[in-house]
Amino acid sequence: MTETQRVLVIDDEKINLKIISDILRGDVDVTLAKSGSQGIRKAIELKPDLILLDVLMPDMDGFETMAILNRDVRTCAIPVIFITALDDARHEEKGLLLGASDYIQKPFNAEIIRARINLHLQLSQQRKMLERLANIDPLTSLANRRKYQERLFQEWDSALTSKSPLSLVVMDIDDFKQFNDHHGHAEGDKVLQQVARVISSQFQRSIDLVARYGGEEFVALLPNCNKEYAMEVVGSCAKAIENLQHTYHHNDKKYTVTISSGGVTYVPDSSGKVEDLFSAADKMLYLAKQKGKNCVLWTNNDLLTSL
Ligand SMILES: Nc1nc2c(ncn2[C@@H]2O[C@H](COP(=O)(O)OP(=O)(O)OP(=O)(O)O)[C@@H](O)[C@H]2O)c(=O)[nH]1
Repeated sequence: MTETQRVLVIDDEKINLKIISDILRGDVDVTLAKSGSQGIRKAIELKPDLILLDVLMPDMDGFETMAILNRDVRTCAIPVIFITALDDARHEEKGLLLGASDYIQKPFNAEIIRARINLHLQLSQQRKMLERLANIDPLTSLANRRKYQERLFQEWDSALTSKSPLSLVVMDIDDFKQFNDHHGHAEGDKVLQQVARVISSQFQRSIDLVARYGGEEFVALLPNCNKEYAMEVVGSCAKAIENLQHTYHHNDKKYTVTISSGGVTYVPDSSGKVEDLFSAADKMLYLAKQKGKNCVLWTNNDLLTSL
C-alpha cells in the first residue's frame, strides 16, 4: 500500500491557501502555514514530500525561508516549488537559482498545479526509494555499512556536544564458514536473515541503529547509552541467537550457531577520534574470539585513548 504524500503550502494570503488546498484535497495530505517561520517549523516536524512556497510574504519572504530550509539537514532535501505572479520572471529565476524544483504562477490554474505537483511527488517518491536502496542491506533489510558510517559521524558530533556516552558493539557469527560448508550458502543466508531479525528486535530504542557491517558481522550504534544497558542487550541477543538452535556437526563435534561481540562505551572528547571507536570495539571482538567465542567483551575510555 502506498502512503499518502504530504504537501506543505506556505503563503501569507488565506485565499491562496484555500484555493490550493481545494485543488489538492483528496489526492494528498495538505498542511498549511501562513508565514515563513511557521512553515519552517511544520517542515521540520512533519517532513512533507513537497513544499509550495510563496515568494512575496511580509517578515520572512520565500527566498529567506528557502535559504533556511536549505541550511537545515532535516529539510534541505525536501523539494520546493515557488509560487510567483504571472509576470514575475526575475523572481522565477532567483528561485530556480536558489535550488527550487519548479514554480507555479498566480492566478492559479487547477490543472497545471495538479500536473506539476504530481510530477514532483513522483520524483520525490523515486528519490526516497533510491535513498532507501542506497542505505539498506538487501539480504537482511538492515541498514548497510554506508548508513552506519553516516550515522556514526552524526552521533559522534552530537555526543561530543552533549558530553553523553556513545556505545558501539560489533557482533560476529562464530565459525560461520563451517556452517556454510556444512549446510550450504543458501542456508547460511537464512541464518544471516534470522540473526539480523533477532538483533534488531533486541535493540528497542528508536535512536539505536543496527546495521550489517559486512559478511557475517553486525554493528549496533547506541547514542546516549551506558555500558551496563548496552551489555545487557547484547547478552540478550547472544542468548536469543543460541536459542535459534542452528546446529551442525564438524569433526564429530556438535556446534550451535552463536555470536561473539566486542563493545565500547565512550564519552567523546576532542582528544578522541571517531575511527577509534570502531577499532576499540573490533579489538574487543578479536579478544572475544581468542577467548573461545560465544562471549561479550567490553571496554571504555581507557582503551580508546591508548589506541
Ligand atoms: N551464506 C553467506 N555466507 C557469507 C555471507 N557473507 C560472508 N559469508 C561467509 O562467512 C564466512 C566467514 O568466514 P570467516 O571470516 O573465516 O569467519 P568464521 O568462520 O565465522 O570464523 P570466526 O569469525 O573466527 O568465528 C565465510 O565462509 C563467508 O563466505 C553471506 O552473505 N551469505
